[in-house]
Amino acid sequence: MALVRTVTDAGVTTMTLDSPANRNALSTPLMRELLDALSEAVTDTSVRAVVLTHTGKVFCSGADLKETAEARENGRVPAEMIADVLAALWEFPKPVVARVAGPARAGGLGLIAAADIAVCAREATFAFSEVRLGVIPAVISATVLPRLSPRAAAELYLTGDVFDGSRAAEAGLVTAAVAAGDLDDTVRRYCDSLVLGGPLALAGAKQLLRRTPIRAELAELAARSAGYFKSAEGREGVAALREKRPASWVPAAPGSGG
Ligand SMILES: CC(C)(COP(=O)([O-])OP(=O)([O-])OC[C@H]1O[C@@H](n2cnc3c(N)ncnc32)[C@H](O)[C@@H]1OP(=O)([O-])[O-])[C@@H](O)C(=O)NCCC(=O)NCCSC(=O)C[C@@](C)(O)CC(=O)[O-]
Repeated sequence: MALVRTVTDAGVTTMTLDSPANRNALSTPLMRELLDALSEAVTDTSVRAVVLTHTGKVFCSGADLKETAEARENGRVPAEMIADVLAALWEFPKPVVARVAGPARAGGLGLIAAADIAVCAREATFAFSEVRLGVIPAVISATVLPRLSPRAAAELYLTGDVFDGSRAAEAGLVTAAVAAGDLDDTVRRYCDSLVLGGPLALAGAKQLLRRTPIRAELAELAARSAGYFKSAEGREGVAALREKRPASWVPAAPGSGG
């Protein structure tokens, strides 16, 4: 069964994350399907814009923590593939609109920030939960930081606190936070406008907006992220979340994580 469903209508391809059992976690199969869908949409000239959305209540719960725990034993972590997904979205030559009806955490916020326009329900909740897991918002920072002020980034990255759609809009993480009943109409209105633009001009305008290349930076950040996932702190944080208990941190010298 597909984990990413795609439907194209009137020039707009809707890519729907459809893995509600793990709250649309960024598993390897889901990311592979998303990367395939994006590369097909690049070459399909009938596609003028993409909407990235979700089934179920949750937009995306970030890195697949079950897979992370298993993969780590084999010396792998998912950060590299998350970096590929973020780069593919960031460099995508057509407008991308994120439609966010429910929560996003950590890596899920990276997807939202990588979209050109993001509309969320006011009640949707968000968190950069990485530090609570003993890891860092490394790969996602490449797409998130250009959207945030240094003050907002410090507050949200370091506290790991949950915040709502209105705060996400105020911080610049989403374009608009609207009543849940207005979400679809708002997304449709953006898409109606986006398909009026010339395709080459839209691609050119996106290049101006994304002038700084991020692939090399992402490779370095993926290595940094992997270090924290493999550290004692990262192991304890992920285990604690999965076992639904508070993490028990063992004090270590700063810098020994990555
Ligand atoms: C999203 C809510 C709020 C929904 O909250 P909820 O709807 O109440 O769901 P839940 O918490 O009851 O979870 C439902 C099921 O989804 C699973 N689940 C849930 N999340 C994940 C996940 N990520 N990976 C794998 N499985 C997940 C969870 O384990 C459970 O499975 P069950 O026990 O029924 O078998 C809640 O589930 C939650 O807080 N999840 C954890 C989110 C989180 O802390 N994510 C951090 C990921 S780390 C990351 O993304 C790192 C990265 C990429 O940023 C690093 C970098 O940038 O370098």
